This record gives sequence, C-alpha cells and structure tokens, in this order.
Amino acid sequence: MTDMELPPAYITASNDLRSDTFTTPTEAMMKAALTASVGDAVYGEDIDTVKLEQKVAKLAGFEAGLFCVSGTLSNQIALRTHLYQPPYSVLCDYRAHVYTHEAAGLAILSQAMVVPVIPSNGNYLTLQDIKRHYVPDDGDIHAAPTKVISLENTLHGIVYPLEELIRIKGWCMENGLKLHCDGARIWNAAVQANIPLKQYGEIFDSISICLSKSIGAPMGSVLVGDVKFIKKCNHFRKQQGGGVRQSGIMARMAMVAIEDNWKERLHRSHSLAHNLAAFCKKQGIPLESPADTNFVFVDLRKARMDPDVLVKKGLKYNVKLMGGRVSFHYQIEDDVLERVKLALSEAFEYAKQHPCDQDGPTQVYRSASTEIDVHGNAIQEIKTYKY
Ligand SMILES: Cc1ncc(COP(=O)(O)O)c(C=O)c1O
Ligand SMILES: C[C@@H](O)[C@H](N)C(=O)O
Repeated sequence: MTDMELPPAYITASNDLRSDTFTTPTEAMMKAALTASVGDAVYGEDIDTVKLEQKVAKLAGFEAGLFCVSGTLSNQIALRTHLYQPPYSVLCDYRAHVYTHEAAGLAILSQAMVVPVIPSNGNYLTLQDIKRHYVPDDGDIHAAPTKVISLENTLHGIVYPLEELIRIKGWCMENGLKLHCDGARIWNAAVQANIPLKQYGEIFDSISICLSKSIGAPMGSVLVGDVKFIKKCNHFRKQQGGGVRQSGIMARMAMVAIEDNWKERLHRSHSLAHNLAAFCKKQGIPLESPADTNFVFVDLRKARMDPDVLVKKGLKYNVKLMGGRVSFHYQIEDDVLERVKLALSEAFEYAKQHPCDQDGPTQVYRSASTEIDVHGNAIQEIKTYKY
C-alpha cells in the first residue's frame, strides 16, 4: 500500500432507501482507482475509459460506447443526436426521467416538443398507446412530428415486456422513428427478466446505461450506439462540457462494479423489494406500481399518507426515506427491511387518523420542518422528493 491510506471508515449507504444512487464506492473500487490509467480521455487516450466503453458496448451488442459523467448527459446527447430538423417531438411516458427530471433538457438542448403519454395499462406504454399519441410527419405545418420514441427500462422499477418492445421496434422501423432507451436500471431489468443486455441492444437504436445506480459505481453512464451515432454524441458531449480528462479513475471503479457479481447483488435487492411489496399488500398499503425489481412505490395519494410523516417514521427506525419510493440496493443491510416495515406501518396507521390529501401540484422537492428525534436531538432539515 502506498503512503496514501484509505479513509479509516467510509460511510456506506447501509440504511439509505432514498435511491440506489446513494451507494458508496467499495474498497475494491478505491484500490482499483489507484492504478487507473491517466490519459486524456477527450483525445481518446485514456486506456481504462476506452476499455470500459468497449466492454459495455459489447455487453449490449453495439458498435461503440461513450462514457458520460451522468445519465442525464447521456440521455440528452443521445436524443439530441437522433434529432435533425426542428420542429420535431419526442414521445415518452409521462413519468419518464428525460421529461420530468432532466431540467427541460429536451426543450433547451434539442428544442424538442415532448409528447408525454399516460400508459393505458398504468404501467408501461404499449404500441397502441404510441400509435394513438405520436405525431405523424405528414406535412401538416401545425405539427411537430415525432422523430424519437424514448422508453425507460425499468421505469418505476417495472420491467418492460420484451414482446411489447419488439412490437414497438417493428413499428418504429416501418415509420422511420428512432427508439432510445433510458437504461438507468436496465441491469435490473436484464437480471429480473433473465434477458441478456444484448437482446435489448437488438431493439434500441441507443441505450443510456447507467453505472451509478444499482450497479453501484460512484458516477457515470455509458451511452451505446453505432459508430457514426456515438461520434456525433461525442461532439454534443464536448459541447455540453462533458469532455472530462483523466476519467480512467472512474472507469476502473465502474469496471469493478460490473465485474463484482452484479447479477447476484441485484437479485438480492429485488428480493428485498419483493418482500416489502408482499408486506404492503398484506397490510393493505396501496402501491403505485408492481414491484418487479428494486423499487417499491407506495401510493401516498391513495393511502392519504404524508411523505414527511413517512420520512420521519423512517428516521425513528434509522432508515432514510425521501417519500413514497423505497429504493433497495446492494448495500442495504438485511435488518433495514424489518425497520422500514415498522416505519411504513406506523405512517399508514397515522394516516388513518390524520389523512393527508395532497391536492396541490406535484411537489418534486420540499423540506419538512425540523423536529426532535427519538434521542432528543434535532433532526436535520429533511429534504423530501415527490417519489
Ligand atoms: C431513470 C433515470 N434516468 C436517468 C437518470 C439520470 O442519471 P444521473 O442522475 O446520473 O444524471 C436517473 C437518475 O439518476 C434516473 O433515475
Ligand atoms: C432523483 C432522480 O433523478 C434519481 N435518478 C433517482 O432515481 O433517485
């Protein structure tokens, strides 16, 4: 070991159910970073970055990959690259991250109109949903023709049925539309559905594959596509300030994340979520979506539960929540499952006596007032999200 000591005890996200983005680098990742290549990745000279891009592209069955520092950047430059001559539109699920959580990137970077669609089955867009809402390029000068269908797999933790994806792909090809996948949690879908990433790769024109979610790398995504597409994405990445230099450090950490039994790790996260979903069903706690993978979405509106009460009940049992979404990941300790059940039960019982009807706008972000915790200490201001 060099004279640089690793932090004596770095904090893991062992009780953090707010998101799978809170996982922390493992010691193996930190050690791998110490011997990472240090070339300038903007000039394509960082070996570990190139190796990561090639590895992920090959896993997904694409010609090329591009390391991006975030999934937001990866999604937005992919969609920008698929779009040529405005006016045009992108059709997606009304809950899609590219529409709801990427700060209007589609409007600003791509000058695109978004057609957000509510799935008729409540869970995922079908080809029929798409046909009913897409804007044909038929010369109507009032319209912004749909040029890209952007799907998310998983979305709300739901695994997209393969046969539906294949149907959508066939129709997109017949109608000259591109098909992008926000694959922030495509690893979860692949594991749960037992479908190789390459099979998803045969369906989409591009996939943004996050490394920093359930896989557990500290940051980044790899955008995959054909060579010409990725070359242009690289141009937009640079334009958006995403041309990072010695990214080998991050690439090596991501390689460890991918190599360290990701399938087993994700299966465990999913089983914890399935256990909690079964518990909610037994207790009569309504859920927004089927818990196919690592997320349990409690239907706060139907349960008339106040998210801040749930967050505070979570803190009472030393688990971190930020609203109705309970996000499992591989660093969650086993006993957190029983603790979050206690928190949910108490918040649900509280709601029966003190129903909370949130008829206001969808609040993406808000802070609860501080309070005294079970030990008599002031709880830091709790920031909660709509989830
Ligand atoms: C579905 C989905 N897509 C994309 C992103 C964006 O990733 P990042 O936070 O790395 O920008 C996230 C959130 O992290 C996400 O949940
Ligand atoms: C908040 C959102 O952007 C993030 N992707 C998450 O799932 O936690």
